[in-house]
Amino acid sequence: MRASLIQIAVDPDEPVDDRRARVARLVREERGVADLVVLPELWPTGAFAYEAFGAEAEPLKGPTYEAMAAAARDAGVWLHAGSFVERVPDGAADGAGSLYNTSLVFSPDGELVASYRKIHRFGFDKGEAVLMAAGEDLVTVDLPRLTVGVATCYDLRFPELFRGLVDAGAQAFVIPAGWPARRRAHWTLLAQARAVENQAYVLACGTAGTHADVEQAGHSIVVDPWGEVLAEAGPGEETLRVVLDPAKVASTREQFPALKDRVL
Ligand SMILES: O=C(O)CCC(=O)C(=O)O
Repeated sequence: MRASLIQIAVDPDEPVDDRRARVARLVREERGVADLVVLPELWPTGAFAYEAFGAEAEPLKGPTYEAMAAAARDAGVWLHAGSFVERVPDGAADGAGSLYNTSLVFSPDGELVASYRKIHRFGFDKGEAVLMAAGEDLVTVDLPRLTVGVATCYDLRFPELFRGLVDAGAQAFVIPAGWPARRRAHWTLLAQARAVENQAYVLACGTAGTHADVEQAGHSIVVDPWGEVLAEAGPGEETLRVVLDPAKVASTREQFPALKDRVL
């Protein structure tokens, strides 16, 4: 299985519609090159552009959905389209409703096969943690020969989420992120830890550049079930391409059956 992680920068001077069109072009460029394409967290707005969340929020089937469904179909790829700010109306007169950090996964026919609302919201007493509602459901997606569990950015710090995904059958984790450069060491370490402890592939796609005064780590990374780093991006915009061997999950779990020794 060939996977491409598209690490883009969120430049506040680039209009969101232009960025959507640019990202769709980058996805289409993976036609015949990748089976699975992965995008970062909140790439339409920027993960730290809190003041833009309300204005840029979209319904589930809004412009990002439409652009990414078409791009997946044109490219003939499974597309984890990263995440966007989803607005879910609650019927109140002000129309504000709730915001979620929502990921979308499309089939090569452009059909939505999964959506995931980020469970662990980042920011402590500000930002996403106060502006957005928390998702509640674990999500896995059956790709041909590989069951993928999805998580988003800050979720990476919560190993129990990944155990839950393993219990639901996950053999790989796809993690879009907007991880800050300040904590890049955590990103790399945690990506490897989640792969090793769960004997699963980790495909973690971050953002490049700086937005909202937060320098992004970039360094998207793909780790195999043994913990080996298969590929790692630099800090700038880049498409990271790797080949995954789905059989390696079962062989790793058989040869070193630590998952079977779980007590809790
Ligand atoms: O956990 C971190 O250090 C970064 C998390 C984050 O930036 C996010 O979830 O948006």
